[in-house]
Amino acid sequence: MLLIGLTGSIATGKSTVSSLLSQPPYNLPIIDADLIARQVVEPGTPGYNAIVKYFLPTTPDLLVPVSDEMPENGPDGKGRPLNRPALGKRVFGTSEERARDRGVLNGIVHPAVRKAMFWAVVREYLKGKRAVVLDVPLLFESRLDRYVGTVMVVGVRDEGVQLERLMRRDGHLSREDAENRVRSQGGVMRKVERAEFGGGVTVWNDGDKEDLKRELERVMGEVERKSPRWWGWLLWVCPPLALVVGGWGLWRNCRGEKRWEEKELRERAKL
Ligand SMILES: CC(C)(COP(=O)(O)OP(=O)(O)OC[C@H]1O[C@@H](n2cnc3c(N)ncnc32)[C@H](O)[C@@H]1O)[C@@H](O)C(=O)NCCC(=O)NCCS
Ligand SMILES: Nc1ncnc2c1ncn2[C@@H]1O[C@H](COP(=O)(O)OP(=O)(O)OP(=O)(O)O)[C@@H](O)[C@H]1O
Repeated sequence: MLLIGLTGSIATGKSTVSSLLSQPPYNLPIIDADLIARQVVEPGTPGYNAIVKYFLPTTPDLLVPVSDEMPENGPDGKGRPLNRPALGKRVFGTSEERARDRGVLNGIVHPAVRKAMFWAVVREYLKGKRAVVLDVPLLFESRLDRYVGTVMVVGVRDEGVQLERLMRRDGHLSREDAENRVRSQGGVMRKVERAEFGGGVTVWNDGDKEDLKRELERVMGEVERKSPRWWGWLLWVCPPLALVVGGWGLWRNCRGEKRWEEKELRERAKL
């Protein structure tokens, strides 16, 4: 089974691309890391408890406020849901404190997300799917790129287009909030470079939605050429071969990651 790791930066168009990939002619199953990241912090989960323990003492508005519809202990007595914009204000940004808190939040959420994604992939494999899309905004940061067969980055060349789309979609964000969120994720061009360094592909999304459909057709043609259908079926009917190929892919990706880190060090040394 081919694992396609779909990533990009905030509001570059990952959800739009994953929605296209879930429809004909592709019909691919999508495993959405953002959705799973919400499920693993629902009231009553270990993730929720850890976040409340660390952030509540310094973030009074961490939970959705009590109201007629929201009782003190939440709708099902497990606690009130997280006030996500308030938590976002604590962790998005470039200051040292925000970066540290983001690290704490990631340390709570990412391991739980990885575990849930692993089981979701196993379920799709057992259903006989030839390929699956892992929609992971922080694919490189959470090091999930090691486990995928192809990285697919949705890129926008003009950061202004990205900011505009973000503010149009999330009306509650001020320009400053939007800029903080874009900067927290690093530039998308770096992700493009990194993906292509490891043999991945880029879907450019600077134009309108029709341009995006055509661009996706081109990129999926490239992916199919590298990993034809018959190869996917062969791996499905022969699980030991799938394990060997998976292990080899993991080794190759880890080697690629090391070479990328060395390249980054060399570039920094030149500055
Ligand atoms: C901070 C939180 C509560 C803000 O929630 P909110 O609903 O306001 O925003 P949302 O989740 O839609 O994220 C908005 C954008 O920021 C990106 N983002 C989310 N978390 C992070 C992070 N830790 N670092 C950088 N960017 C992030 C998202 O990918 C998305 O593009 C939430 O983003 C969160 O719990 N983040 C930590 C978990 C995580 O890393 N999720 C990403 C998938 S694994
Ligand atoms: N080619 C396009 N033309 C016009 N609008 C677009 C295009 N691509 C995406 N958008 C719009 O831009 C916004 C952001 O796109 P989308 O939600 O797909 O991005 P994302 O990368 O998944 O964002 P996030 O990381 O925040 O989840 C959406 O409102 C979407 O409809």
